Amino acid sequence: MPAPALETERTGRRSTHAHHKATSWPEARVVAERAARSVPRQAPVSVPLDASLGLVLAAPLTALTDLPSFDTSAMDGWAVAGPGPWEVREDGVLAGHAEPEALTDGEAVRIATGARIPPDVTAVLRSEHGRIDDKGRLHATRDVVHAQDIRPRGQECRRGDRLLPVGVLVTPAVLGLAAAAGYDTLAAVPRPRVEVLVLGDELLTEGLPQEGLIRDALGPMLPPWLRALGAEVVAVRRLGDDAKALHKAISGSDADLIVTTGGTAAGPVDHVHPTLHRIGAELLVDGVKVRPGHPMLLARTKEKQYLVGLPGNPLAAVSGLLTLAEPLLRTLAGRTAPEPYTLPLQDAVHGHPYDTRLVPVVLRADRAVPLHYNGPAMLRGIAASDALGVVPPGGARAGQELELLDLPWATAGIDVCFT
Ligand SMILES: Nc1nc2c(c(=O)[nH]1)N[C@H]1C(S)=C(S)[C@@H](COP(=O)(O)OP(=O)(O)OC[C@H]3O[C@@H](n4cnc5c(N)ncnc54)[C@H](O)[C@@H]3O)O[C@H]1N2
Ligand code: MOO
Repeated sequence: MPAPALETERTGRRSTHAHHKATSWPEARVVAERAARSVPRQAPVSVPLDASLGLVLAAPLTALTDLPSFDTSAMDGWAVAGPGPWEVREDGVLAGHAEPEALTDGEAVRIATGARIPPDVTAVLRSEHGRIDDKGRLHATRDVVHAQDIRPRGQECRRGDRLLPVGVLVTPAVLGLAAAAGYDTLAAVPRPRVEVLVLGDELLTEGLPQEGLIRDALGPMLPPWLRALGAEVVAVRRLGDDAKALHKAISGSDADLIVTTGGTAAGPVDHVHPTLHRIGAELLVDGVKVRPGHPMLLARTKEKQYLVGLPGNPLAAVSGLLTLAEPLLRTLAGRTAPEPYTLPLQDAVHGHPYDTRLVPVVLRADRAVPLHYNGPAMLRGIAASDALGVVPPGGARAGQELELLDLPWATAGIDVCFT
């Protein structure tokens, strides 16, 4: 078939024979990560606590105060001085109130959990371990140990202690710790800015598929998923199958990463390759030995800008997202790679003779159960899954350890990763 080869040279469009250029699946992920590493790290930004969930610390979290910042009662009860029985003062000590007066030996004062310990207190006696006699004196119903139930100032940390290193992901727990340690803002690695270009004249944004038109599944799916991978999605634009519009959108974008959907193959309206050729982009990955999703690509469009071309078939797009966009975005966002892990496979999965397969699985009692409806155009399997199983060329037997790629909702819960 000489004609397609000539066509390739003239228009820059690939023929389907281009598969030999395809990168292996593990190598494609390495190339994407390396591409992101070659970009100088963005300057840290100062982000209010309530906007920093999911970001990565760009500076160590250093305690701005001792914690606790004063000696604190760990229990509701009485602060007591010296040995009992004790005369109980009229007033009490509550959390958040002014500095309490010192006690003298033989005195006790009612105290609440979290309240400041008055000077010269020996211990805190829990309310369930004290009894007031008919003269109003307090007796301990069990032995009182010196300093019991007092949290001393600085027990958790001293001002200046390093609580967390650079590179830690800001989780809800990190937010709580940062607030406790006196922070209003955090120094964080900014999210890489991503623009999504949805290609295809056949796409509807509402209603039922009709007259050869189908619903756009990727426009709703990609922005929250990209955000879970660490990105800020600055725009989602629907461009149809319009080569000029695609050229204008790519050459005018100032995003760190452009993600296109569809148009990666060699059909008559597949404009991604010719457009990249036209702007002189460098193709770092042009096809990956993975099913689904083998036409996915990664290009450097400008000095500090990349483009991930996701194939249009929806599960193929997910495959491209996890193969190319995940390592790229994770690295740009300063996140560390998840620890690789495996689980035994419940049932055998047939493989492609030469390519890796990514197959939706559910995790049940420490086994990976492969799901049906895993065709390239189907989302029914992945929508019910916890992870993608990495099936090596040739397939995997029942009981074989299968590498797994976690899906963000399965690991972190929907609110943590998508808000
Ligand atoms: N001659 C060949 N044809 C194709 C090959 C090949 O090797 N030789 N590869 C096939 C594979 S595999 C895939 S995957 C697709 C990739 O195609 P494109 O990236 O060019 O995507 P489109 O042609 O635009 O669309 C493919 C398919 O997906 C549907 N689609 C597109 N966008 C969306 C969306 N946002 N939401 C839902 N569905 C979408 C589109 O309607 C098509 O059905 O190429 C094969 N062809
Ligand atoms: O690889 Mo395509 O991505 O099979 O549908």
